[in-house]
Amino acid sequence: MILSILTPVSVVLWVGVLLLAVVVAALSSRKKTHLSSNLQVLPGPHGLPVLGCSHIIGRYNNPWHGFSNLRKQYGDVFGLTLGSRKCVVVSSLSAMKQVLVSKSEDFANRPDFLRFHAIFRGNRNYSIALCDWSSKQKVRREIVFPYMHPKCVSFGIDRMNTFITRELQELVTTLLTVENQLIEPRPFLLVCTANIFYQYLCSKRFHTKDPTFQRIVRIYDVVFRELFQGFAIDFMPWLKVFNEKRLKDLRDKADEVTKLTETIFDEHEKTLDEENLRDLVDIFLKHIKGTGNNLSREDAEVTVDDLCGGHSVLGNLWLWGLYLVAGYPEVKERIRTEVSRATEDRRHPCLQDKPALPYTEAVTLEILRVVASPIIPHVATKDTNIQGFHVPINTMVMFNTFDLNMDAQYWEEPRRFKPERFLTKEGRVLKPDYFFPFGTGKRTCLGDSLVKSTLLLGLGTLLQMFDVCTEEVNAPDLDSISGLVVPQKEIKLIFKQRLNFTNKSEYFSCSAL
Ligand code: HEM
Repeated sequence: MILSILTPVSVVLWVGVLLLAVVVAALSSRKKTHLSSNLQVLPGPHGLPVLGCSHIIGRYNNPWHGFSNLRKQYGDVFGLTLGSRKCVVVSSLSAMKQVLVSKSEDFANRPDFLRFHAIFRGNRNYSIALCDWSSKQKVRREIVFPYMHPKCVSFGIDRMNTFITRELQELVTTLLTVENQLIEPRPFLLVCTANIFYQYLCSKRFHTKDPTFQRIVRIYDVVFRELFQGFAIDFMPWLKVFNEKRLKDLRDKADEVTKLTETIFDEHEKTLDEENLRDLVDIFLKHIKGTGNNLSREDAEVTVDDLCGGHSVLGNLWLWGLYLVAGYPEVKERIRTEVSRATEDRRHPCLQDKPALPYTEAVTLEILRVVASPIIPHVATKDTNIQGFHVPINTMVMFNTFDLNMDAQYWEEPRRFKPERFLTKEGRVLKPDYFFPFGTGKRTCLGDSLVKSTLLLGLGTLLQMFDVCTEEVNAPDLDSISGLVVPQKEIKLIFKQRLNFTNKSEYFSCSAL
């Protein structure tokens, strides 16, 4: 993909760029001789002028396979250039922990990709996930973190439970209309997660057939796919001239989402009661009105956009999960038995049932292990080092969690889908320290709680209600899934109803608790 964008351009331009690259390479190799004597130069492959090592990684369908192969040759911490960008790939647990935790200040920034600016109103620093570290980001995280991590018994957990339950009911109703057919469930799952997020963050629910809402969900899906792929323009920003249309298209799509969020903020502002805050939008509005803060309404709006967009990541993960579980009849059976025991099959599972669903929770962790969503790259804020290797300012750090999650040193039979690995002998859920699917340190994920809750209830409810099947004869090939947040080909599943509920509203309430 990276190479495919390099279509022939004028010879003059190429020669100019090559000369420039040679000069830059010469200057940077001179710099190496000035390294402090106790720091080592990063090992790694030599890059070509202009392309860097893009031609090496571009050979792999899944770039993480490329990084894993280079690791065999160059070790747990190696450097390479992709286009004009200096990068480091860290693959060992200790190197990752150093970057994310003990040296988190030195690596607190995010990559400065043109596409990110296009998505976030021309300035990626409006985004909570892709901005550089700043005092504003600290404040923003301090506001969002507690909201996204409600305590066990709290108003926040009740709202989460209510919204997830309501949307699962809607989803089950929809899936019943297409039962026994081979379908692509992704759009249904995305609509379901989008409505959960809009309700939890903005108290806004859309009719699932509302065309504006469906369009917004599709836009988020396109933007999300963009975010999670590497493109030549990220590493060779001078390609901007050939990508104006793509960037404009991204900006236009993002503008549509922005307009919706602006309307939601306007509606909230008119009815704001500072003594009774309804949701995150209200919390932000109250904060903005206060004195001495450095957040603007635009910051707040983009933050909410960004968090709402998380529904797309979750929808795709859930889809991977259903696909994986469909391939393992014994896993489906164990989830069903557990949910049945917790609910007597008179109602769907609720968040209050979590202690009674350790196996289902272990399945969610195993899905996260196998899918191995990459940690968003970090960027060095100053000249620093990783395990004694010199890392210059602005170097992008990529985390090979793909290798970590499949390392036989940590995982028994790593290439088997084995949820019980997360259970103790007593049947309790145990997440080991070397497993951090939501990152660790100062820029950890803010959506983890909503993700874990939706995935637990989403799997429990759908498997209680349906036998979820694939047409594929063999169990899923885990290597073809790992590191790919978005499935490369559309996943198809069959939902066969197995539980007949006599009273639907009783089934979907937790009143029987
Ligand atoms: C579906 C599964 C998800 C996984 C596996 C996941 C994982 C991650 C990871 C690994 C990071 C990077 C941590 C780091 O850089 O150190 C991250 C960051 C982040 N995630 Fe998630 N995430 C998921 C869903 C979500 C959702 C649904 C939301 C929104 C509600 C969300 C919001 C964020 C934000 C805002 C950040 C950046 C935080 C910062 O830079 O300060 N994530 N996530």
